Amino acid sequence: MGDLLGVAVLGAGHMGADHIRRLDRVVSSARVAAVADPETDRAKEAAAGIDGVSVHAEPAAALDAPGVQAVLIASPGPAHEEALLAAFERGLPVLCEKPMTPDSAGALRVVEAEARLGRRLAQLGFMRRYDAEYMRLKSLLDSGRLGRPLMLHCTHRNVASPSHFTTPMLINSSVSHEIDAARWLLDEELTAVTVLRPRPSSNAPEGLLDPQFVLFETSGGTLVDVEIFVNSGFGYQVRCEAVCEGGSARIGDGHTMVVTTGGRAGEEVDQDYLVRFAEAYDREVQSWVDATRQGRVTGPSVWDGYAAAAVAEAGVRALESGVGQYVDLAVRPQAYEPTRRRTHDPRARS
Ligand SMILES: NC(=O)C1=CN([C@@H]2O[C@H](COP(=O)(O)OP(=O)(O)OC[C@H]3O[C@@H](n4cnc5c(N)ncnc54)[C@H](O)[C@@H]3O)[C@@H](O)[C@H]2O)C=CC1
Ligand SMILES: O=C1[C@@H](O)[C@H](O)[C@@H](O)[C@H](O)[C@H]1O
Repeated sequence: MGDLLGVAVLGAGHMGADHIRRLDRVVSSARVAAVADPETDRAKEAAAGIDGVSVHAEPAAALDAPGVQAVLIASPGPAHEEALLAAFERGLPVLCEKPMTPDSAGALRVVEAEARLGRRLAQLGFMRRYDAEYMRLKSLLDSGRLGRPLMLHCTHRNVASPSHFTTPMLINSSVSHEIDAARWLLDEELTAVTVLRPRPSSNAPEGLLDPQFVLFETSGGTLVDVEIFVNSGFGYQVRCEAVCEGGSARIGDGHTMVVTTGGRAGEEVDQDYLVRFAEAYDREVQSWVDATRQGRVTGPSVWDGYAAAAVAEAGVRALESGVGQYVDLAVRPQAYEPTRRRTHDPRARS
């Protein structure tokens, strides 16, 4: 046990329980040392059978538990700021699920707190950066083989939304993945956003504006459109097509086994992100554990978490006002290197 990285997991719900299983059974060189959830029965159930783990109702008690050397935050978004600041106070490395915070002011406080430490401690849980298909698309775009990107067309469909889901969460929880993926794929900031919506689906809970169509403009003049539909009822579908000057590339078509029988051919459609992105989560957590054991922090930063929060906030303003909105981005502290820029002319709005 001594050699394994002792991790406290905060939140033992859908995602937290899956990360606990992953740390316990999939990832090497780590162990679950503590679990915290105000619903202690949930924490006990997720921690059942794990040697040497302690269970707590209070997150702070888990951070201070014996053997804890790092923290994985999988509580709901509104609890992340307090948990991140508590980890920073203790000098504990963190992997924090998205969204970093639901609002940009809270996200900026996190950025400033980490910048004051003078070193990175946190990695953000934007797992698409660890997905094999997204990594292939990123390498292709970076290689320049397709020329300058002009447009990204993205689709993000869930089968059904959880009962606590609100209309702004379509943007600040679900589309936050496309916001991060677009910034990462393009090496550009998202500068403006417009949100349109068709009539709400009758499959959506009463009052939830679902689906939505979100259009981003970038600092480099690329357009990114996202169909977000969290009560599609028919499948978990995440697609991204990059259209460039010299060709296009699309990921997310989900080619699995094709079964032909009775005169029909069919493929299974994933129903859940835990299935579609299983390997990405494994790679993300393994990479965090490996880097942490070497005293390094890699992957998406708190600045990426802040940028996603600021873009999402503009998206919610656009949704509520019906008018396109610019993104207000703070000045990036020196500690966070600018993303690499492509060489074409920037065409940001004046
Ligand atoms: N990367 C991804 O693809 C996904 C990320 N997420 C993110 O993971 C986080 C958790 O989401 P879910 O597991 O779906 O929610 P959930 O509602 O299933 O679980 C959250 C758990 O946290 C507990 N909790 C509440 N306040 C807490 C606190 N202060 N400290 C510790 N635990 C607390 C709740 O009792 C609950 O058991 C969210 O930030 C969500 O956006 C969720 C789904 C997929
Ligand atoms: O992060 C996630 C959820 O929180 C969100 O609610 C879903 O829409 C996303 O598909 C999933 O990846």
